[in-house]
Amino acid sequence: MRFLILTPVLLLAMLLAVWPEHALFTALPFPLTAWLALAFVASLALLMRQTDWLYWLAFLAGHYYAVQQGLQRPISEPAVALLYSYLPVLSALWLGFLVLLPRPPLLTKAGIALFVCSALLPVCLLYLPLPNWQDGLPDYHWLLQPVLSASPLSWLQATVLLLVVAMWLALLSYRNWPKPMLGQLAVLLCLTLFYLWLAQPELSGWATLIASSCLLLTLALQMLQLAYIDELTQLPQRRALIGHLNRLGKKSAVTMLDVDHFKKFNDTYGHDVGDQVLRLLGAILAKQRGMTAYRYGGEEFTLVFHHANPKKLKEQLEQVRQQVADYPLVVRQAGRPKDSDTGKKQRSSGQKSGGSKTVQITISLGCAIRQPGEKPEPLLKRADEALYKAKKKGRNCVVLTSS
Ligand SMILES: Nc1nc2c(ncn2[C@@H]2O[C@H](COP(=O)(O)OP(=O)(O)OP(=O)(O)O)[C@@H](O)[C@H]2O)c(=O)[nH]1
Repeated sequence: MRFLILTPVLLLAMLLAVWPEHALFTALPFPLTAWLALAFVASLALLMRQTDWLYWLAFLAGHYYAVQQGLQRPISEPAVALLYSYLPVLSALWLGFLVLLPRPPLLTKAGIALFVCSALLPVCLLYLPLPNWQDGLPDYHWLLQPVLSASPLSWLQATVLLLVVAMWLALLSYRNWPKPMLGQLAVLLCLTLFYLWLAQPELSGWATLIASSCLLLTLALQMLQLAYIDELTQLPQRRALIGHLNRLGKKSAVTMLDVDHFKKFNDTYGHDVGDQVLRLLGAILAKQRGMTAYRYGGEEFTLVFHHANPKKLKEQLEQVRQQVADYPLVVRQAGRPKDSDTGKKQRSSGQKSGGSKTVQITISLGCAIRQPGEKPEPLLKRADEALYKAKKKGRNCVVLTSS
């Protein structure tokens, strides 16, 4: 789902590669469309309190202005060629800087300074004495030569862009492909496409429009996540479950699942360790095939099945129960040194710290097979009653009911 964010850039890249003379490229009234897109996404980001995106939007706006003012003439003109040499490098470096450094909240002095810098940095290039700098760099002149004769992209630009994209991809995979970073990568990719196909009509407008659309998609996915995904377990939560139950087919079943003696567990090991257990249980449930797992609330989870075969249901649920019961949970015990110095001293003197201990948890499961025409509420209620029976039976078991 998260890779949806990159779809607009990929579509633009494909169109540029396969059909660069497509009428679409000249169909929109630029620059108005690009400015409207930037203003629209900025208003939404403000409305949704996702002000972090305004740094990227400010940079996109500054960049678009610089391109409109400085890159609309033939690249054979020295001033245009110089701007073309420095603007992509500056863009890649600034976007890399924005990703890597902790960004202050917008409405602080540092935040406002960062916002203004993001917007004005590309614009400043229009007024800097670039030809003087060029004269000062004779030894590195080859860096400004094109990599390919067909594209004006220079060695310097290609190296910086490649380094920043490589850093981005490494960071993305290290951090498990978070959505915001995919949106930020989309901005860089859009600008890269623009520099690669510089001669394409209206491409600066399209690149800005597509980059704004990618940020809009990221915002939408973030909002969807806030509304539907439980932060602790990363499973969809009750609101998503209700939506799913309203679309249930004739043959389906719902299971309520609850951690046994969880209050005692919390009291013994602490609420934080209890949270870790719920996170882990969420990960185990998310991996199960043939069912969709939800966090219902507290230590209760719901599993939804799209079949009504009692034998198969029992087998699947027993498997889940067994998997959880067999899972060794490593718990840090109280008495563990709080700082590493004390820990080192304890280890060197052979003293035993609190260390960790392996414990097991169990779950009880109550499953109800859907009756013809049964509404979600009574179905959930029956699953809850089955869960209650499982608890009464002694816990760590499955109770299945079809009526
Ligand atoms: N750590 C943690 N605990 C939670 C969370 N949500 C609910 N709980 C705890 O889960 C416990 C549920 O306790 P009970 O409903 O009495 O059930 P139980 O102790 O699991 O006993 P049985 O269900 O009868 O086996 C309470 O102590 C809640 O505080 C959570 O998000 N994190």
